Amino acid sequence: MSSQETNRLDRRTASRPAQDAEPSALLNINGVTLQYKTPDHLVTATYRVSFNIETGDRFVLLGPSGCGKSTLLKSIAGFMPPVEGDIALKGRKVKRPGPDRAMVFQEFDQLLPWKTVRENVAFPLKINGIPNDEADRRAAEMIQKVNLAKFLDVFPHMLSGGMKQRVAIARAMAMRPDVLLMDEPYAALDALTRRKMQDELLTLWEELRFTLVFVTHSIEEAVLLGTRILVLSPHPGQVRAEINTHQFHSSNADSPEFAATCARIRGMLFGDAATAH
Ligand SMILES: Nc1ncnc2c1ncn2[C@@H]1O[C@H](COP(=O)(O)OP(=O)(O)OP(=O)(O)O)[C@@H](O)[C@H]1O
Repeated sequence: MSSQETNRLDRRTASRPAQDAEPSALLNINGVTLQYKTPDHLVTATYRVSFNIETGDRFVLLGPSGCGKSTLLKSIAGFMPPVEGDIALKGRKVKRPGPDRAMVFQEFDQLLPWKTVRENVAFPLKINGIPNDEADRRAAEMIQKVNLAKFLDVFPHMLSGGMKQRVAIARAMAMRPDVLLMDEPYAALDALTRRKMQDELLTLWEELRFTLVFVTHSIEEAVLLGTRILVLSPHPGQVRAEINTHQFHSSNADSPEFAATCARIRGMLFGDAATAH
């Protein structure tokens, strides 16, 4: 198969309404319009956006600043109801936040400063009714998976930004959610740490095969991490295309397919016809 074929833009998938989804789709986002009402304005963040996410996808929402990526993620998390359309997880309409959808943010201060690493990870398990022993065991197991076993009893202020992010990921994954939602989690990290964290996330995914929805405005990050990439148009966000990178090893940043896919997306977002084909 040619690289063009393997990297093809699957526009049919992008425009396919969610109703036509395989019944197995884990998440259905169906004609979702999201708006903010301020005293002076009505801001439309996304307009009639539809897509489906299958179990095990590493699904990336990519688009320019202000196209509604974070708002879409908030809505999947259950913090913001659509004004039009709906979102369903395992066939059930999303109405509020729940432990089946864990979220990791960019901010480093998402950990509780007065709790140790282990306590931070175990805390949500305990408040969701998991017995203390089991919660502590699960927390330690997940902390090990993000390579922080030596830091179990350390407080967050003693950790680097990247380490705090790993704790936040361990905390989210310890809940065994149906989907992990990540909103530009590495945007504030230096380039080397960011790359390391991206590799760690891929390693963790290889091991656990969880479903990931990842927001970024970095094309390279999207191609590196995503098996499917939804490209959104500028404000208000609408689906421009979906790119399926299943068929090549997108995590190999040195491959010609990687460069070609980045160029293709750049062409779509910035209208450069020379790189769009
Ligand atoms: N709380 C809010 N009140 C009013 N408007 C908002 C609010 N939050 C976001 N918006 C607006 O909604 C639109 C979408 O914002 P959103 O943060 O979802 O975009 P984004 O694609 O995630 O951008 P970025 O990449 O810069 O984070 C923008 O026009 C933004 O100004």
